[in-house]
Amino acid sequence: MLTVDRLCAGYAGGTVLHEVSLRVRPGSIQAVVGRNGAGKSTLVHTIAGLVRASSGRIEIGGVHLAGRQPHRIAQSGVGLVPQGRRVFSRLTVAEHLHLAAAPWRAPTSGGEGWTVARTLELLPRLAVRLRHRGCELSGGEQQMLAIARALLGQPRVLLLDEPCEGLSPDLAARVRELVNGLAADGLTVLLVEQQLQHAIEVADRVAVLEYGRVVYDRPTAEARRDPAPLAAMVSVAAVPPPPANRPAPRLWADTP
Ligand SMILES: Nc1ncnc2c1ncn2[C@@H]1O[C@H](COP(=O)(O)OP(=O)(O)OP(=O)(O)O)[C@@H](O)[C@H]1O
Repeated sequence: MLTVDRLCAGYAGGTVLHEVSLRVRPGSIQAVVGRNGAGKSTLVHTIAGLVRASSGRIEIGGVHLAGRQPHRIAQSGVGLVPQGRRVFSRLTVAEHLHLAAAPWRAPTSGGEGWTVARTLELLPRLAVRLRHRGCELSGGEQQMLAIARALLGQPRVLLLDEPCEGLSPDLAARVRELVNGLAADGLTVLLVEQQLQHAIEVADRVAVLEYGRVVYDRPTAEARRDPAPLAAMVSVAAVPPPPANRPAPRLWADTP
């Protein structure tokens, strides 16, 4: 179980996340949607320890993570597939996988754990690209590599930040299918998704962030029955003004 409880975080320019609370059951997919700048990546980065929480709790399996160093959070079983993939352009696929498959990382889920061989079985396209460098891969292949790299960290909780961004519809569907399969195997998934329709297709619950606040968090079945209120919340046609007490964030403020 991933529990985020009244989490506040932000940058030097001001608070971005305001008392965000979410509970993601093991083996389920929680989608987080919202307009640009709503705080979705900040939420993912705060859970992963890349942005410091100013208050609130983050727990997996009852272990409190907020305030720990990012590598400690990763060792506790949190895997991150960052927005834009962030693969190394000069390293080959094989080098990425062997770096990520550090032998001291025992499986945190109690199962057999992820090995390079097992990730290549799941993502066979990577097996034929092992000698290719990051910059030679297609967007879809880079995404598969980013997912493989996260799995080799033996996560219990997988954070995916817009994994389908920039992919063809076919590849995006393949990524969603993959994420679904991982959750069916017991992984807890928090999925930031730009497209509401995709979130509704794949997730068990959907939450909407608006100016760093959770303004909706319901089972996806409800959203499927009546998507109109949810669609209105993420539509760019009707952007509400920011709350008066929210300072405008300064771009390029230093992250802790
Ligand atoms: N490093 C940073 N320093 C200062 N402000 C930042 C930083 N990163 C993000 N912000 C600000 O925090 C707010 C939330 O940004 P965030 O990237 O979390 O939103 P998002 O919902 O992921 O947006 P998008 O859908 O465009 O990726 C925005 O106002 C953004 O300008």
